[in-house]
Amino acid sequence: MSISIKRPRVLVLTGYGINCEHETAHAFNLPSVGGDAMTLHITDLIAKPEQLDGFHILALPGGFSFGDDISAGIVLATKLRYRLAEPLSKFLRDGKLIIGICNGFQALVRLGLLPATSQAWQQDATLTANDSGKFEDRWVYLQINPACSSPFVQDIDQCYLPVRHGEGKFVPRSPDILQQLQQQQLIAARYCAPNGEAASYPWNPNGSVDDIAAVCDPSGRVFGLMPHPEAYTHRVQHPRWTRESLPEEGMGVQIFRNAVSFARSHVM
Ligand SMILES: NC(=O)CC[C@H](N)C(=O)O
Repeated sequence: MSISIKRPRVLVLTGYGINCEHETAHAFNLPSVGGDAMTLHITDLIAKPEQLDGFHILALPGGFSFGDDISAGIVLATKLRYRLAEPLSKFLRDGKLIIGICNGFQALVRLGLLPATSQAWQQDATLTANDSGKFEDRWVYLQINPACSSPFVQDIDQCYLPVRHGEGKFVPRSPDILQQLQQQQLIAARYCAPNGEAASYPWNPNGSVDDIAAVCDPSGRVFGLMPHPEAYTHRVQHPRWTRESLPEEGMGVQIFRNAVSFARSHVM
């Protein structure tokens, strides 16, 4: 007897300098994750926005959309705001999930879909130039906030993932917004030292306020992070895989599995 397993459909957006779409789709399509992901060019989505209805999860991958012109993620966010706001609002009203990774996170923050403390589509924070004044391309330690209820970060404690960005410093618009993020447990993950404790540069690679590496919106279903979980799905991607004995599965996989499991039980 064959058992039918529902595979939530994942739209991985691509186009104009986004460059992590294949790794992101691969992560969702891993048998241990169970998604059914495909890439779609943003122009094709704008031409037929109703396509979004056929998906349960939307992923905005990392990269250099529009060459980071003006500032990273701004042009992509502007395109999404003026061409796809309605379909995206419906997607969220339908209880579906959105993940933004690095450049995708920058776009979601500029769109105001993250952290959306006051209201969606109103920008509450920014991701700006790293304090170091340079592109940071290395691995970082993350401490997941156990009080954060976002489905994306369930069953994860600490994480070791790569970052590669020039504009990753998360700054809330005001002290009040920061307080709301803290009180509502919308900070999903913080950069930390290897022992899990709060630490400054280089453990916090960009100078993010309160070491913020990942946030979610009040529903928990919109999630963004600067590190790249899709870049650590298998042990051979770990920088010391030849010297350390590591599990086969990389530490980024759980984030994708969480999203797929949530979509399977809540959205489909
Ligand atoms: N890896 C990425 O997605 C890069 C993000 C963006 N281009 C930056 O440099 O800040």
